[in-house]
Amino acid sequence: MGGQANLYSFPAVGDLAPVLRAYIIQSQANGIARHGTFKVAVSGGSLPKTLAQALLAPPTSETDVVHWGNWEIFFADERAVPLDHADSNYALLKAELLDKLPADAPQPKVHPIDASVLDDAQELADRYEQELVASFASRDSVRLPIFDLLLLGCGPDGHTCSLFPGHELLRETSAWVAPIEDSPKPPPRRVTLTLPVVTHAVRVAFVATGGGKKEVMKEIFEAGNGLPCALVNEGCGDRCSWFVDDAAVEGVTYPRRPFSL
Ligand SMILES: O=C(O)[C@H](O)[C@@H](O)[C@H](O)[C@H](O)COP(=O)(O)O
Repeated sequence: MGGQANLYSFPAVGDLAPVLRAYIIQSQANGIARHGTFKVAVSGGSLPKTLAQALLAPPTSETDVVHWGNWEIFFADERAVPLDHADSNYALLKAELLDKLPADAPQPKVHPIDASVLDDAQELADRYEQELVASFASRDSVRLPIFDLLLLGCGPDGHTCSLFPGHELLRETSAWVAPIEDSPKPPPRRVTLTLPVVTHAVRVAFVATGGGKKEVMKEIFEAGNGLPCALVNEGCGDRCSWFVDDAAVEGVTYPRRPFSL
């Protein structure tokens, strides 16, 4: 590991989306070249909408193509609710993105939680971990899965996935997927990728937009304070990239980079 997290800032989400697309397509090419698939995990929140803006746009060149048929999509965190519930991250991704993919093209393989065990968060997490084991163990070290890309959001308190500031889950060292029963952001019962899995990914991209993020962005980039997003920055170094709008980093002194692939 080396370097520091990259911070890319754009005037508006409309300017951010095409650059995020280029970054994702490059990650896709690397994943497909390495093992024939592109293994990605996504968060909920505002991310699926921004992803749709980036990925449903028409290609601008022959190489600017999203190969959906090669994608395996996991959930970086998920709420313990039915898959058609308003709080479900799966339902959100489906409505914002998956349902809008061209029906006649190859579809991604999507890995939702097992909604038959919603009352038992530990079992829900264990089954989701088995879903990862089935997908990753054959090609990667079985100690930790290696996602090609994680696409994450950042909460106003500095949480990411369902890893919340000060929570004991931040000390998890062996599980790939962990339950949480006391999420400060509702709903309280969820499952989440653990910090070691997050920092083990080939690349991690955060998307954070809007003035509501500027205080926490200052804290993450200037103080750290053990916030989950700061721990990801520290664990990933320059494998971590932030795609933000100018409003989210107003007053943040951490150097912005011009984006280049
Ligand atoms: O299930 C969740 O609660 C989300 O996955 C969560 O981790 C989200 O990514 C952040 O809260 C940022 O949300 P916004 O992008 O909406 O600010």
